[in-house]
Amino acid sequence: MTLSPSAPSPALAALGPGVTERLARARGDLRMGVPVVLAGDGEAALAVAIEALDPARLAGLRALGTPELALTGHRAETLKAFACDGDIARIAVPASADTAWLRAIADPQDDLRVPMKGPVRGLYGGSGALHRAAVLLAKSARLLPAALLVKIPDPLALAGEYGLTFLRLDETLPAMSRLVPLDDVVAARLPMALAGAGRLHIFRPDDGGDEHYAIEIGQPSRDLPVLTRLHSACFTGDVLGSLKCDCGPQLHAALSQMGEAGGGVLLYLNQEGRGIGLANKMRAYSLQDQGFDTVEANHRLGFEDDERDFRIGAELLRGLGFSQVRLLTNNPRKVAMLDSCGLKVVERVPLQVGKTRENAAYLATKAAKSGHLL
Ligand SMILES: Nc1nc2c(ncn2[C@@H]2O[C@H](COP(=O)(O)OP(=O)(O)OP(=O)(O)O)[C@@H](O)[C@H]2O)c(=O)[nH]1
Ligand SMILES: [Zn+2]
Repeated sequence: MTLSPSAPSPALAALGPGVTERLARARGDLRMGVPVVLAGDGEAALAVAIEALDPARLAGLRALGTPELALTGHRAETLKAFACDGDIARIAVPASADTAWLRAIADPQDDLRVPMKGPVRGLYGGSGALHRAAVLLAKSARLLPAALLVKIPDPLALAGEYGLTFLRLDETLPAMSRLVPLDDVVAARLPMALAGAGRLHIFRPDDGGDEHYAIEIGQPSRDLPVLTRLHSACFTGDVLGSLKCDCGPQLHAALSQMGEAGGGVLLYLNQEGRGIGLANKMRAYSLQDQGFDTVEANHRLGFEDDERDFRIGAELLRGLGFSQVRLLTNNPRKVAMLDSCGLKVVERVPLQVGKTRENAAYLATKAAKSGHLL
């Protein structure tokens, strides 16, 4: 056995994780509270997600340097803190701050009960690139969009010594914004009460992320526009029959219409909570119980109104051989996104079902603030 370092052959180099795989590891690390190493813009830092940070790791980070808190501009606005980097705020962390202090800044649950948080002092100067990347990573791990960073002088050594995932921004940011390739893993026949005969396809992204599903109803022609629905996962509406939204009735109506039309494609995209994940959606629901609407709740948590990536829908349709659709939706963004991805939307078919007393305000907010058509 030799332990002396030598340049690896290209074949052996392929054994190690590429940037996509390290990104997947980083998401797992952040969810468990393990720091990741970020390097770019001439500096480097350890970054950890606030939501998963424990006191021992906070002490470890403090032993390395002065931690800085990274939040989104939306969350900073709620805290009346200035986001000097526009979409990102860098916040000074007092020496006395513990994990509960950090959590209270990141999580709006107690904003109304404890309105005067802080003191929240913004940091200026230098680059916010590492902070922005850390928040982006926390979001993509479906955590609260807040991270703690400590600058470090020798990132490679630290990553090696403690077995931490190392990410360079110049490879990480393009990897995060590119559309992840999706493999058509398997398809099988599925008879459905509402839609009749169909096939369920499972698509798996190559970044370790959530699988998405396509339900092909009947045998739609690839040469004609196909009746299509891009449905985003809603555990509460689709499975539990929640009355707070219209998702369940929309799902069922779409399946029925496709069955009646003799064909269609329903894409079931695992973008729960408009892309923020079920835990964050429940945080948003808790804020809605405090009186905020669906858009305000997302912003107070630090998210955009809608964090979904509809390019996935276009990619799945193309993968199934479709190029023209009749799209069942009330959301003009879905139409625009499919169009911009080269899929021709020949018709928008309205899908107005499931209005209840409980979801009237939610639907009105989507129409007033998110451009949904009534
Ligand atoms: N963040 C958040 N997500 C919600 C809330 N209510 C429902 N959702 C999610 O919103 C998404 C609704 O998806 P869709 O019905 O496909 O999309 P849409 O934008 O309403 O457009 P159309 O139904 O096609 O008109 C699902 O992912 C739900 O989980 C909420 O109050 N907050
Ligand atoms: Zn819903």
